[in-house]
Amino acid sequence: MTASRVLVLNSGSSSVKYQLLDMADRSRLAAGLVERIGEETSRLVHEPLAGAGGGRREQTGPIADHDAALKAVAAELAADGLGLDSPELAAVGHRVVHGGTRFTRPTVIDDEVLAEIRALVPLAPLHNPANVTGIEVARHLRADIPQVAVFDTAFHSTIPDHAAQYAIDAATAARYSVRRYGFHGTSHAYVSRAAAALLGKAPEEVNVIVLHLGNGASASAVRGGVCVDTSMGLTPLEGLVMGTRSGDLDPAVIFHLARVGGMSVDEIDSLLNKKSGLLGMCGDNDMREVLRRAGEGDEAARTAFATYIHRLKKYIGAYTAVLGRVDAVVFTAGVGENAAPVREAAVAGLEELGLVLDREANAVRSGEARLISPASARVAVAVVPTDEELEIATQAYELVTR
Ligand SMILES: Nc1ncnc2c1ncn2[C@@H]1O[C@H](COP(=O)(O)OP(=O)(O)O)[C@@H](O)[C@H]1O
Ligand SMILES: CC(=O)OP(=O)(O)O
Ligand SMILES: [Mg+2]
Repeated sequence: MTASRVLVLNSGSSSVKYQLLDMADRSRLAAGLVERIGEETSRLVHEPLAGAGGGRREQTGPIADHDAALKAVAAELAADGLGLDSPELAAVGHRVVHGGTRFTRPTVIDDEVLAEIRALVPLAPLHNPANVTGIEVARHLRADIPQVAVFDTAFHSTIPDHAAQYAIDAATAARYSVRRYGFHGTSHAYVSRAAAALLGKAPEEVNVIVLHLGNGASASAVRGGVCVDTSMGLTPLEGLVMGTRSGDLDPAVIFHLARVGGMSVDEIDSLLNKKSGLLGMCGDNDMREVLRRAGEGDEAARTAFATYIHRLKKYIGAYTAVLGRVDAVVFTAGVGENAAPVREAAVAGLEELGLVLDREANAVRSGEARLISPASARVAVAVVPTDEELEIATQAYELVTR
């Protein structure tokens, strides 16, 4: 028997998503999620699939931190006979958000690599600590199989210097590794490839703008399968309006809040990362709530929605200019895949750029990759469900079986 299973851990700032896949046939054996880690109302949902184990289970109650969350996940898997001790497990694939300039490929994690991932914590303070904990727990449970890191930044390593560089003093930038890294790269890579397939083309033949709209949100410009620009920067704070993050702003806002508002750097960091975006503007970070309230005429929700859409449009326009020719604009992740009103508003009025929506197609709810523009449109508009876990498993399995 050759081991062909890969467990994927996608640890976010307050959640852990996981999947167990069998790479022999790319089937899913289990999937689950722990959310609201650190709160009183943490929730774990575990679902064994393909007939394995004992059915969907859900538990609520405080889960203090990522260490506890990952141990709970391991216990759920074990209860279905899918535990980390299984001889069929070939590798554990870890989403690691920041790989700095060094990690541009999937990498087997040893002590030295783990130390490097830890050293990158200041560049991704909400994400890399959770990734490190995931690696530590999985290594502790299974020291004998490869733990593979797949980096959010990797797909963006091809961005040319003129797009990656900030226009600041070069020596300072070099000394402190200040440049655009970009994130959600695993999703941008998977979705841009899937979009090409949807158009019946090879990735090399198409130019695509990918809009990854989840809690965190980012846009990317992909030319012939190669990423040439993205909206997130040194950290996942720059770019689009997000659930709780501001995205782009004048950096002088920070000096102003420090000098005039008397706020500390940590307070401003927390304000911009955790209390801004949709949440900051209208009190809700979940797009479903924002849409519901806006539909009832709630002014703060309407303005927050309009601000979110305005920023999206600016990036569609900017990346059209960057690419010169665009074959498809692709929506993905929680908001992009599910919120038809967001897609409709984002492309409204962009006919001059070749963007037209088929409103009926846009209204269809589906888990499949699909076109939402008329066949005659110059630029295809598409919805492509992302699958970061499958992409991480694929890359990790390829590395360990090569
Ligand atoms: N039907 C829907 N309409 C609008 N937004 C939705 C819908 N379903 C999910 N979402 C949004 O998707 C977001 C989560 O997206 P997801 O890609 O899972 O994010 P993340 O991976 O960053 O946690 C939620 O904040 C929610 O606002
Ligand atoms: C990098 C990033 O923003 O990730 P997420 O959307 O999972 O928070
Ligand atoms: Mg995500």
